[in-house]
Amino acid sequence: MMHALKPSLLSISGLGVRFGPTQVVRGIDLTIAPGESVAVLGESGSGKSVTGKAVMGLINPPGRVEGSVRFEGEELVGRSEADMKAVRGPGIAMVFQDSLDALNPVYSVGDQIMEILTVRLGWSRHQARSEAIRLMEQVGISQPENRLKDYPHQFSGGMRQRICIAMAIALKPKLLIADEPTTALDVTVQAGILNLINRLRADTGMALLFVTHDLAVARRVAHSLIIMYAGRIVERGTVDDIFVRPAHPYTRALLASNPGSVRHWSQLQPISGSPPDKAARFAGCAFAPRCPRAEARCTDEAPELRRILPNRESRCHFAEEIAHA
Ligand SMILES: Nc1ncnc2c1ncn2[C@@H]1O[C@H](COP(=O)(O)OP(=O)(O)OP(=O)(O)O)[C@@H](O)[C@H]1O
Repeated sequence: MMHALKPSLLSISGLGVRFGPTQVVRGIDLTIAPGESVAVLGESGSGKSVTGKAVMGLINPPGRVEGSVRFEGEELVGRSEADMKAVRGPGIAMVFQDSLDALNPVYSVGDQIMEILTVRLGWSRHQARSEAIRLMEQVGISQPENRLKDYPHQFSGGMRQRICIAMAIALKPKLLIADEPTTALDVTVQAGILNLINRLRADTGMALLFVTHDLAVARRVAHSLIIMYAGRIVERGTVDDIFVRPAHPYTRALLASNPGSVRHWSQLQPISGSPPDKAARFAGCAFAPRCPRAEARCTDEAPELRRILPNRESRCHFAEEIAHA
């Protein structure tokens, strides 16, 4: 509600993604204001990456995107690849989990950064070289002028991720989508990358959509959180709302199962069961089959429902109540 007064940079409504008959993401509504940082949180397979890719126009056939993604007021869904290429870079940029996949092993990192500037902005190699050095410095690579000619394999994982971030911000995007950018890194390196992303966001004013399965990471980078389960948003709120007053049973279960949010390991409570099969269809909340609240409702409040409605998920509409509150 707080953000309704600010003009939104990104406005997603009714976003759905399907691969053939399988709907993997549905009904996503989300706005991001300039400079705002939103984390999308959820277990593996909940649809976080697919959502980020849909925003970037990276869902390829046979995948299909439904709904609306507006960036600076312009509709992106249904735009041609040529149009999307123009948006990617100066508009929206993306950093992925695996920097080894994102970098070309046969070109030096300097050439890869410089190419963005020469091809996209028409700069001379000389201009591009000094900007590449500045970018490498900005992302914390020491003595960058000596490292321009080095190849990706000559850098550590954390340093490669810094180079990917330098490439992503080279065209000064207004929105950075970071998809698990620290998951492949060890904890101390991870902290350095998160600090870097926070600092860049503060310095440049770019907005951030940060995809992660890690609550502690989300807490470090985000103003607000979106919790996804089985392709849908089940809860959203500020970092305090979610950590202090989680409302949805799935969010509570996620917090109780996270080592960073309990005092002692003995308090950890794994979420029993596993996420639903992606081909499953739900009338109500997809978490109901694993949900203690749905169980309580069913056994205590309305035992007769068990007989009438054999599919437990169709009995709990708590997710919709919260998502639309
Ligand atoms: N190209 C594709 N074709 C078919 N199904 C796909 C494709 N890409 C993703 N999916 C499916 O979409 C669902 C959501 O995937 P997604 O990668 O968004 O999950 P995630 O929440 O980001 O999880 P993870 O953290 O493991 O990446 C998964 O069930 C996945 O198998």
